[in-house]
Amino acid sequence: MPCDLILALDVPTREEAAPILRQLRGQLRWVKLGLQMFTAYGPNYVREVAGMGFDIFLDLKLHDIPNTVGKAVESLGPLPIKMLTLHTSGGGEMMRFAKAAQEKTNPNLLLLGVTVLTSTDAAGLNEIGVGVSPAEQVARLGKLATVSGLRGLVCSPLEVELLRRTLPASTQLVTPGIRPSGEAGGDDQKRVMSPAEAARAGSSYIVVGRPILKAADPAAAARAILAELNGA
Ligand SMILES: O=C(O)c1cc(=O)[nH]c(=O)n1[C@@H]1O[C@H](COP(=O)(O)O)[C@@H](O)[C@H]1O
Repeated sequence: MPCDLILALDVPTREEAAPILRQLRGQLRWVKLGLQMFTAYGPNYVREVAGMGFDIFLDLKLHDIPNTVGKAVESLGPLPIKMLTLHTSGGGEMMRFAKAAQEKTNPNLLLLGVTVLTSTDAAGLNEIGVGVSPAEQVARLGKLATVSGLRGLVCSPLEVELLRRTLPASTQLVTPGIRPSGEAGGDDQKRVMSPAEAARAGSSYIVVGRPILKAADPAAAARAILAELNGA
């Protein structure tokens, strides 16, 4: 199954983003705009990056009462976005409201349910009162998202094989927590894998930010990961 790269464009300013986007135009398809860029520049920046020819994954990780999330999806629907995140831990009713709003406003938009953040390990789950392993919690939330109408999930690459055994084959599995070494490097990511390992496990997409953005030559780092995925 092919696996594509999504660049997490987590930089403070559009000026910092501009050369990276310019150099990767035509080579990279997917750009993820998250809380950092969206809170700074809003919907107009989404339109601008889409206008450069990139497919946009808008990562706002919505999590609120069902009505509020549904209305937010309705407001976002007209934007030129192809993926949008919400937290599955918001529950089945919240996801159904989001799904109904998405179908009404942007039928081609893929809603992605975030399961357990890749920065969370068993101790982190325990801290918030969840006494099962990350894999068990991901499996539970993945199933809930699927029965609530979602066709895509965000999880760690460590859980992909498990989800592939239990969920419909068409489920899109998007995996951040990618570190070229395959090892947690002391930053906030805890459940990690390398790009090639994540692709071989069955990820539909990998999401990579800092390993590209902090490289001396970000465009070259992105190209190297694309080549690694092609060879996986
Ligand atoms: O929804 C996401 O994209 C996401 C979910 C998750 O569990 N973990 C996670 O890291 N992400 C996002 O993926 C990106 C990972 O960035 P790096 O750790 O710099 O590669 C960030 O933009 C995170 O917001």
